[in-house]
Amino acid sequence: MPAGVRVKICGLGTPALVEEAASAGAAYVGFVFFPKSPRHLTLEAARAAALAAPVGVAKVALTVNADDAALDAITAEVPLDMIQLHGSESPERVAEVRARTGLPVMKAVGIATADDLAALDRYATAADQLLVDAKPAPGGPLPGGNGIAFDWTLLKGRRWPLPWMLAGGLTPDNAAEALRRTGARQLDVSSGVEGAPGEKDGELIRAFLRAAHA
Ligand SMILES: O=C(O)c1ccccc1N[C@@H]1O[C@H](COP(=O)(O)O)[C@@H](O)[C@H]1O
Repeated sequence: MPAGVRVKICGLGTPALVEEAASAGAAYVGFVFFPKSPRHLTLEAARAAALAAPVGVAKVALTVNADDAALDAITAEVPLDMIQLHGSESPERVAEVRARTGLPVMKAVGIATADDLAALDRYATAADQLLVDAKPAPGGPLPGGNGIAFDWTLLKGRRWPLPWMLAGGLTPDNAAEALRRTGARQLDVSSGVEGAPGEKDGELIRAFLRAAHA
C-alpha cells in the first residue's frame, strides 16, 4: 500500500461530520452545491460545516455548471480552499473559474471507456487537479455521487502532469484495491461512506480512511 495517500470525503453536511472526517485523517472535505443532490447544502449550512475544518484540511466546494453569480455567492459566504467542477465545464471555463475565484480548481471527468480518457488531457493545463470519476448512466439525475465504479484497468499506464484523484464507487472494502490497481495517491468518496443517500456514517468514514492509509 502506498504511503501518504490523501483522501477527500465529499458531501459532508454538518460541523460534527467535518470534525469526524478530519480527526480520522481526511485531507479534504467536500461540500455539494447542486440542488438535485441529496447532499446539497445551503450557503449557511456549508459555512458552518467549513468553519469546523481544522487548518490543513482543504475545504472543497463541488459545483455543476455553476454560473458566475452562484460561484460568487458560494465564495463570498463559505471559506474555501478549492473548487471542484463536476459538470460539462470546458477548459476555458475552468480557467475562468480559477481566475474569478482565485482558488485552485479540480476538474472532474467521467470515464466509462478508453475513449473518455482523452478528455483528461484537455484539462491538464487549465486545471490544478484532475478528478477521474465514473461516467454516470445516460439520463441519470446526478453527474457524480452515484456509487458507480469504472473499469480501473483503463488507467493502466496513464499518468498526467498534475495531481489527480480517483473517484467513483469507492468503499472501505475496495479502497486498498483501488490504490493498488490504479496507482492513485488520492481518493475521493461520497456514497461509499453513507448509510443511506446523503446520510454520512462516521464508522464508514473511519473505516475508509483506515483502509486508504493502512
Ligand atoms: O456527491 C454528490 O451528490 C455529487 C453530485 C453531483 C456531482 C458529483 C457528486 N459527487 C462526486 O462524485 C464522485 C463519486 O461519488 P461516489 O463516491 O461514487 O458516490 C465524487 O468525486 C464526489 O465528489
